[in-house]
Amino acid sequence: MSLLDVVDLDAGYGDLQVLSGVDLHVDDGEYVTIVGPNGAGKSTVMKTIVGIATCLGGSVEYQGTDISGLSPEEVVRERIGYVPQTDNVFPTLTVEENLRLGAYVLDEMPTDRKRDVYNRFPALAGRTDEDAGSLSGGQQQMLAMGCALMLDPDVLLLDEPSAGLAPDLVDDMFDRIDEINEAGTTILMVEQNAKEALRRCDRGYVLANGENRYEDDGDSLLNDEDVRREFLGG
Ligand SMILES: Nc1ncnc2c1ncn2[C@@H]1O[C@H](COP(=O)(O)OP(=O)(O)OP(=O)(O)O)[C@@H](O)[C@H]1O
Repeated sequence: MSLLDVVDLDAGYGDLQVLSGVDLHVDDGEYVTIVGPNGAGKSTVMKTIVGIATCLGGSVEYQGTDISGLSPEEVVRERIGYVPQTDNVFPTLTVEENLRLGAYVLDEMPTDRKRDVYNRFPALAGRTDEDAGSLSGGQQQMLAMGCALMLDPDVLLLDEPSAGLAPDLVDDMFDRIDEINEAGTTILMVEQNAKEALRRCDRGYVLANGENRYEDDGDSLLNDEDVRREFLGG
C-alpha cells in the first residue's frame, strides 16, 4: 500500500470524461511528478484527488482508504495539501489573512505552523500586513504553498508551481520544493517544465490524452529516447 493510490481512474467534468484508466501511486516521503502535453489531463488527476473533478470509475485511495467520494473540504481535513495552478491566493486579503484561511478547517490557528511558514519563506515574514495582490508572482506562489503548509500536510499536491514565474525564479521555486520534500513532506507535482521536474523528482509519470504513457524514475525518463522525442523536445 502506498500513501496515495490512484487506481484505474476514469474522471472528468460532469459527463465529459477526460481520464481513462489512469494508475499512479505515491509512496510516503516520495517526490513524484506528472508531465505531458497541454490538455493531457495532468491537472484533472490532481483535481480528482482533491474532490473538484468527478471520479467516474476506479478509485483514489489515501492511506488505504477510498477517498474518491469526499468533498474538497473533507480531503483537506485528511491533511492532503493542494496548491492550484491559478487563483491560489486571495489578492485583497493580507498575507497573514491568507495564511489564517489556509488553516480554516482547524479549530485553532496553529502558531507553530505560521512560524514555520515564515521561516521557510522569509520574504513573506516582512510583508504580513500587505495585500497578497501586491506581492510578486514568485511571492504569491510561495504564499499559496504556505497556505497549504499551514495544515502540516502529509502530502502536498502542486499544480504547475513554476507557471508564470520569471526564469531566474524558477530554480528558486524548485529549490524550495526540494527543501519541503527533504523536511519530510511527500510531493506530487504537475509541471510544464518537464525536464527540470524530472531532474528533481524521484519518479515521474508521462500522461497523454488522459492515459498513462510512461512511468519510471526521473532520470530514466529524461534519458529515454522515446520520451525525449515525443514529449521533451528531443
Ligand atoms: N472545468 C472543466 N470543465 C470542462 N473541461 C475541462 C475543465 N478543466 C479542464 N477541462 C478539459 O480537460 C482536458 C484536460 O485538461 P487538464 O487541465 O487536466 O490538462 P493538463 O494536462 O493539466 O493541461 P495544461 O498543461 O494545459 O494545464 C482538456 O481538454 C480541458 O479542456
